Amino acid sequence: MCPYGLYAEQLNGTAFTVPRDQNRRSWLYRILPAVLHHPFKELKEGNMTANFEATKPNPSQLRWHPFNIPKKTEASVDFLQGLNTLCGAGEAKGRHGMAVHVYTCNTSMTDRAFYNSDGDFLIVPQQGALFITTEFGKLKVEPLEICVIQQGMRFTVAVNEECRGYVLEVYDCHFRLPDLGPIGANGLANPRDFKIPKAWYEDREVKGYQIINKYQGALFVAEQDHSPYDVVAWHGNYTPYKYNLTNFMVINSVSYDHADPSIFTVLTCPSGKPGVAIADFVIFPPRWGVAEHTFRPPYYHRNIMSEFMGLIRGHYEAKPEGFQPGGATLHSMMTPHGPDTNCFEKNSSGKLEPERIAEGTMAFMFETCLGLAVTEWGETSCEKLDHAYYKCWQSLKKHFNPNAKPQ
Ligand SMILES: O=C(O)Cc1cc(O)ccc1O
Ligand SMILES: [Fe+2]
Repeated sequence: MCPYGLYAEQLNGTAFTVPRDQNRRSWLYRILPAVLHHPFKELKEGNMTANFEATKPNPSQLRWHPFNIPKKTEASVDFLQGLNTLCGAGEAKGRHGMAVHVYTCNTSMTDRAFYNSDGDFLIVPQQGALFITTEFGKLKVEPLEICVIQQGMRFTVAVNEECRGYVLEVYDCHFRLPDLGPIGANGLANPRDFKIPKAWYEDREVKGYQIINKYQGALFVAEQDHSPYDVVAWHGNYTPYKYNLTNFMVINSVSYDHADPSIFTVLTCPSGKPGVAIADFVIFPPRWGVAEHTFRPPYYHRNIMSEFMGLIRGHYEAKPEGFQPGGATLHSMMTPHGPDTNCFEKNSSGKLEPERIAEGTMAFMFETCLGLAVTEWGETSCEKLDHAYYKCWQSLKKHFNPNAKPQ
C-alpha cells in the first residue's frame, strides 16, 4: 500500500516499449482504483458516431451557419449529450482516423464522468467557459483557450451558461508541438505556455455514479458507488493540458508572398509519413500584415489535405461575411476554395501599408490528410448547412488584359 493508504495505478498513453522520447505514462495515487465499477452497458445518448460509411461522399464547398445551442428552459443538455459528430474519417477499431464534433450544451454533467477509449479530444470552446474536472485536477477553459484530454482520461464538464465549441478527435496518436526547423528554438506555441492541472480530489460516496466510455465509436456506461475524482497525487508525463491561443507567437512574411498556413500550426498529430498530418490544429490570430507585392488574404487554393474551419470570434479575412462565429466550413481535398468576391476585389487594389490583420478575431483550421465524410447530422439534422455558400464566388469577374503593361 502507498502512503496514506492510497492505491497506485498507472495510466499509459503509449505502448510500454515506444522509444523513451515518445513514452507517455502517469502514476495516479488514488483512494480506490478505477477497476472498481459494475459491468458496462450500452448507452444511447448524444449524437457522436465513428461510422463514416453511412453517408454518400460530398465534395462540395460546405458552410454551416452557427450551430443552435439548446435553451435551458426547453431542454437540459450536458456536454456529453450535446456532442454531435459533423464529419470524420477512418475507423476507431483500427486506431486510424479523425472526427470533428460540435458541442452545444447548457447544463453541467452531474455524477457522471466521460472517457474516450478511441483517441484524444482537442476541445475548442467558442462560447462559454468549461469547468473541467479531470482525474489529474481541474481546468477552466474559456474561449480563446483550448484543452487536450487524452485517451482514457476521465473528465466531467460543468458549465454556468449556454456553451458551444468544437472538438477535434484523433485516433492515431497524441498531439505534439510541430518541429520548428529553421525557425529555431523560439516561436509558434511555446512549451512553457501549456498548463497542466494540479491534483484535486474528493472522497465522496455516490450511489450510481456513471462512468461513460466511448469505445469503438459506441457509448457504454458502468456504475460505481464513489466519485472517480479521488486521485490525491499523481506524477508523470501523460496528462490533460490547456493552452491560451493569445500566447501564440505569430510568424509571417515580412517581405513578399503569402506564407502557407502551416506557419500557424499550434499542435499536430503526425501520420507515419514525414510532414503529413492526421490532423494539424492551425489558428489565424491577429497579426501585422506587411507583405509587399502580395495579395495578403488566403490565396485561391486546391489542397491535397481536407480543411475544416471554425470561427471563435470576429471575422475571417477571406470571408468577412457569411462565415460566422460558431459556424464552420469544410473544403475537402482538391475542392477549390478561396476569398469571396468582395475580399478579392478589395484586397487587389489599394496601397499595401502595414496593417493589423484579423484584429479581435480568432479563426482556426483542422487540416487532415484524410478524406472526410459528412455525417447525416452535418448534412441534414443540424439544419445549418448554408446551401447558398457557392454564391460567394459566383460574381468573380475576368480581369485578364493581354495588352496590360507588366507591373
Ligand atoms: O482556406 C483557407 O482559408 C485556409 C488557408 C489560409 C491561408 O492563409 C492559406 C491557405 C489556406 O488554405
Ligand atoms: Fe485553404
